[in-house]
Amino acid sequence: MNNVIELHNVSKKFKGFEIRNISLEVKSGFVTGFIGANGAGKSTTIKMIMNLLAPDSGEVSIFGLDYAKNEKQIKERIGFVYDDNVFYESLNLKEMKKIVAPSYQQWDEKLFNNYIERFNLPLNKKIKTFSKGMKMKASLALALSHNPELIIMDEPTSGLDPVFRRELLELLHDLMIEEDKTIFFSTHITTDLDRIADYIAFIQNGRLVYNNEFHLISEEYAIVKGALDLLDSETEKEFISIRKANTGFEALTSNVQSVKDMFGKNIILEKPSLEDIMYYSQRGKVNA
Ligand SMILES: Nc1ncnc2c1ncn2[C@@H]1O[C@H](COP(=O)(O)OP(=O)(O)OP(=O)(O)O)[C@@H](O)[C@H]1O
Repeated sequence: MNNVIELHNVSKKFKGFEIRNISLEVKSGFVTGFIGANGAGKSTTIKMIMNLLAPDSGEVSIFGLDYAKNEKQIKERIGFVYDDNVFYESLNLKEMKKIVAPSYQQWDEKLFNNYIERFNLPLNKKIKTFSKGMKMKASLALALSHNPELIIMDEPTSGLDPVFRRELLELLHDLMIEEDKTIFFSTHITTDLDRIADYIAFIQNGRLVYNNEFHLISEEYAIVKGALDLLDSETEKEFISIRKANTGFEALTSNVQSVKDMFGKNIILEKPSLEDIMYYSQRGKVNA
């Protein structure tokens, strides 16, 4: 299976924050959701993938190519959507398109017009009058109209209402079905991922803690519930973090088999949601 994005031992240090030695592979033809708490390093990683920020060390390769020699060729094949405002707000969409289109050999005017129609966007109204949802649709129309193989989005659903979020996820789903695309997008709305993600990459405090198939998460992690008297300094080592209440404890583990062997029928095991995994991992970090 080909990887479209490969990061190898990538590090980047800011004052008070560090991306530490991330190695990440994004599989061709699938949707990978990139999750992590606020400030975990998602945007920083995406900027390095887009060559908007240079790593201090490590290698970034896209389609097996490096940016030093192939920047134009790589960017031609990527559609990039991000949350920050990318428009000249005093222009309308028609004028904005005239700026963007010539950058791409593969620009497809018909496809652009299809998106404009599908999203019901006005071509002659100034972009500064657009709502947040309209701006996101406009970004998508501009990013997808050169037929990119790889679509990278930094928090495309943030701040969007549930109806448009669903619409956006459906569009991405359609793109995956109709064409052979790869999508990599960051979000902290984990329920978005239930709909379309095949793989999950999870970053915490600048480290990649998980990058694997979505459905395998429930085999690798479990929520454990049991009585407080099962816990002591030894057994607690099995857990990423533990929530204790008078009625018992609830905890996340990534040592599922060992917990089963240790506690047998004295505990209840449940499948964690992505939100559970993020919550307990973040809590573990805070308590550590
Ligand atoms: N150019 C920069 N200079 C200094 N620090 C930075 C810079 N860019 C990002 N950071 C810091 O790096 C950390 C990670 O930020 P980043 O934007 O990558 O997180 P994120 O996971 O995308 O968060 P969010 O979900 O809130 O958007 C933060 O502490 C941020 O303040």
